[in-house]
Amino acid sequence: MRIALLGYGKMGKSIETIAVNRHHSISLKVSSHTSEFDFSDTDVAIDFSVPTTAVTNIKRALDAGVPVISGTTGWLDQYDTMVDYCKEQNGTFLYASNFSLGVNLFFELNKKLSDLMSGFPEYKPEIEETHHIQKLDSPSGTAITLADQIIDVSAYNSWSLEMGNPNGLYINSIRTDNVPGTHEITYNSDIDSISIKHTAHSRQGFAMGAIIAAEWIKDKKGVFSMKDVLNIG
Ligand SMILES: NC(=O)c1ccc[n+]([C@@H]2O[C@H](COP(=O)([O-])OP(=O)(O)OC[C@H]3O[C@@H](n4cnc5c(N)ncnc54)[C@H](O)[C@@H]3O)[C@@H](O)[C@H]2O)c1
Ligand SMILES: O=C(O)C1=N[C@H](C(=O)O)CCC1
Repeated sequence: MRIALLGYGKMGKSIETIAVNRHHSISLKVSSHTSEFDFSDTDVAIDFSVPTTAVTNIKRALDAGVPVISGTTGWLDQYDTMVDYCKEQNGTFLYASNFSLGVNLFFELNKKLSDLMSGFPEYKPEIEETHHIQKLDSPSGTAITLADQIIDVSAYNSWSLEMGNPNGLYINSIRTDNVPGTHEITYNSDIDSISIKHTAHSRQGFAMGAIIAAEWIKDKKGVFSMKDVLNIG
């Protein structure tokens, strides 16, 4: 498979290493300095860039008739527009806030736990996410997915970065050192606490998940998620 890397930073480079090990080739590497986009030798585009450019990257791939995977976070206010654009183009698009198998299993665990806890309002949920200091967006895309799952079955109608907002599920967003990505959900009552936690040890799981998604999506048409790829949930 010939892969265009839209964004060639920490994730683009991790994806390249795994892709080459799996006998794929890299047809295009796009960074902030790239002005020419030639998709003619590309089977799938993988976008891990920056929030301000994700939409342009996705559109460019769809315009060229190339299936596109996006892992860039921080642009999701335009997700529905991209879904409509993909359908208009009869294209192929998959976004995931987190591509790792572990986090996608963790999403399923979060859904089950939040369903269970919705019957016990004495327990108040909160989310803590910790990432490296270069990260541009806050909270993380993964934390937003986790929050949306809890909001779906609770009295909260939004998430909030401020503690003590009565309608907002609190997300504590921490930036420190080189942490690849840690997410913890805790339900606190006056009597006790219940927590679930996912810790990424490196970026390998994100990069491997993106390649697996690219291999899976290559010859398909439509809008997909990691649940389709992993056949879970
Ligand atoms: N979904 C997931 O599983 C997952 C995992 C890790 C990171 N991410 C997200 O992926 C994104 C990238 O993460 P990273 O750690 O590789 O960041 P990074 O800062 O290391 O790399 C970003 C890259 O984007 C490039 N870029 C900047 N402007 C561009 C433009 N106009 N067009 C194309 N490329 C441009 C930069 O040159 C850089 O190479 C972030 O949004 C991050 O939150 C998602
Ligand atoms: O390093 C990052 O940036 C990450 N971003 C994703 C997010 O925002 O959830 C996934 C984890 C790593």
